[in-house]
Amino acid sequence: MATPPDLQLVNLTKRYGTTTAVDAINHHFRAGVYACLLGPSGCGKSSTLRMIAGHESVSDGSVVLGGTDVSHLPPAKRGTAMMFQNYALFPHLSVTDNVAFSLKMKGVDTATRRKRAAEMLELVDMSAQAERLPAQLSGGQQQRVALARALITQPQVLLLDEPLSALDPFLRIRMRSELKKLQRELGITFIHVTHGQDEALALADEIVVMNNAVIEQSGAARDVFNAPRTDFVARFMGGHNVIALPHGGQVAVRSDRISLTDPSAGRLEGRIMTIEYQGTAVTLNVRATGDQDIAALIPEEQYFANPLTEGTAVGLTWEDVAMHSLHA
Ligand SMILES: Nc1ncnc2c1ncn2[C@@H]1O[C@H](COP(=O)(O)OP(=O)(O)OP(=O)(O)O)[C@@H](O)[C@H]1O
Repeated sequence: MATPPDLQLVNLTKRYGTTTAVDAINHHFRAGVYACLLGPSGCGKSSTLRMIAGHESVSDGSVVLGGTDVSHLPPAKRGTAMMFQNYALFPHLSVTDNVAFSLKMKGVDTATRRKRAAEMLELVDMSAQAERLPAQLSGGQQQRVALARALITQPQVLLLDEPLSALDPFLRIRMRSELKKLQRELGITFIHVTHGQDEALALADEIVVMNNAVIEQSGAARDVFNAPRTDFVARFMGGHNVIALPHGGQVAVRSDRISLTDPSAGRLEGRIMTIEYQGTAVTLNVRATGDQDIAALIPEEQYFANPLTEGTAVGLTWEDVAMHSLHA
């Protein structure tokens, strides 16, 4: 098999009138990576994905796949395929005909189309529903059909725009592990847009965090979570406190890395405002020096060995290695 290609975004820019939705971003996606584009609503994730797919024109810069600039090629000629948020299935076509649709457009004969569609349906475990209409399928089944339909073109890069957002929470977790398994089996690049941090952490080899039309940070999921570089990334990834130190500077410290001590023995002093039981842990929300709210996540057993009450004065401390300096 030929080596799968890397995908590069070079100064990629999208403007809609006076709005700059994507501002000269640069990124190199290694072939075969499962990447999540993560960020809040309106940060430019979908515009980026649509430019890679060719469903949106590029205002400036380029999309380079395997060394070839594909920025101006039509979607079907790029080696990419897109799976849309609402799946966009044709309601009057059977599952098989939906999956085979792009081959029909390419003029592939009926027998070959049906054979390839059957292979794809087997891949996503939907052979038994091949002759149904989309309306006769559950949300999870429609999603599998949409996947099969995107994969039948044998893309080198599969682009997924919020692929799990239409599913209920239980199914979302099941389908996300299936997506990951499928990506491993196929060995192609998946670029998955989401605004869910949990989803990105669970799926991604690489997380690309976007904010205000630019890439704020990218890297392995664990690195982005454990060492956020900016205040925005620390807050957006969750599980962190952004702390202004008494002698200056701003750091991120994970809530589960903060421990309580005597008021005068901590790095900061504070008072417990609220105590929330969360099953495996207890969150103590502390109002600390400088009027900052800091959350400490204490394992359940440890907390109940020495329970505290709201209003108690405490010290907050953490190890040096748990502290990451933040850039503005
Ligand atoms: N067709 C369009 N015309 C004008 N402005 C647009 C268009 N599409 C997107 N925008 C604007 O560009 C910016 C980025 O939008 P985009 O859809 O890429 O963000 P997103 O991060 O995918 O958001 P969401 O998570 O809400 O889908 C937003 O300010 C949006 O209003």
